[in-house]
Amino acid sequence: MKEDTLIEVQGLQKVYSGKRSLFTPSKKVTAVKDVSFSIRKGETFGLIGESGSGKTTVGRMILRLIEPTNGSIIYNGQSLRDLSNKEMTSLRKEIQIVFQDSGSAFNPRKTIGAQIAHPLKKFGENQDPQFIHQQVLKMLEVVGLRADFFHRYPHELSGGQRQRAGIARALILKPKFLVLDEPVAALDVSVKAQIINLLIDLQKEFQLTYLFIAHNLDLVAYFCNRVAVLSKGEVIETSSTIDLFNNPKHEMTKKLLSSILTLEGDLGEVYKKRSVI
Ligand SMILES: Nc1ncnc2c1ncn2[C@@H]1O[C@H](COP(=O)(O)OP(=O)(O)OP(=O)(O)O)[C@@H](O)[C@H]1O
Repeated sequence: MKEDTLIEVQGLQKVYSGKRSLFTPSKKVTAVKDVSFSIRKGETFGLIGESGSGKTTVGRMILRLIEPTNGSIIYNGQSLRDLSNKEMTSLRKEIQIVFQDSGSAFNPRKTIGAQIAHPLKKFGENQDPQFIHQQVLKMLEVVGLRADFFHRYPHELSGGQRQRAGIARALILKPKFLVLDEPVAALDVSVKAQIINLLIDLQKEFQLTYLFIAHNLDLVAYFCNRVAVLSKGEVIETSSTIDLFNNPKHEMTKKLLSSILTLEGDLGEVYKKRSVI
């Protein structure tokens, strides 16, 4: 493993077995066949592919929310699959996730403040209530939400505000690595740009490394340093963003690239600022 690598995934595979619901017959699904990539410290690595290509499964295996069937995940020199539950719990502070829909990831009956505080209460060393309260207020400010959002409930927030709160919750334990699972897919175009710009600022401020999962390339050009394209559970192309845009090798990549031509409004402005294409 190179010194500047934070995470290396090798030969990752996931076969789901059994029923997903009462009404579907039991059958094995190979969601991830063979996925390998490595992510350098401080970069944003894009994992792109059509719906059902296995992106979310890969992201969740890295967090060990889903157990891989095969393969290895090396984080900072440690094999995550060989860690005990206790060791994994302490590492979990360093690896966090932001979901596509923070709305459903929040408990509708608890305030935003209480939910941002939750990881600190569960994993934090300092359990002083005053300290935790201060940390939450600081985090709200960092993500651009006023202090009075502490007492609000999830349904009182807009989609963009909820996503900011989801980012605050993911950052409260001061992680090093964030899995961003389609974090802006459900947002309006102008709000997408705001959240992506926030993530870029936070990456600089907190020296974060990102795995950015998306089903198309519309933000990759602006946001990612390197990209892996996933199709049917396999990586079909990995390259720097510049090479991917200038010299796509795979038909699927070309197809995904054509989607960015439809960009308009604020996101179009975001692209004009970009220097690589
Ligand atoms: N718990 C499960 N049991 C059985 N099959 C599953 C399960 N979760 C996902 N799958 C299947 O595995 C494949 C990959 O799913 P996954 O959600 O990882 O893809 P994805 O690329 O993230 O898709 P999307 O962009 O739609 O979220 C799909 O065929 C999906 O139906």
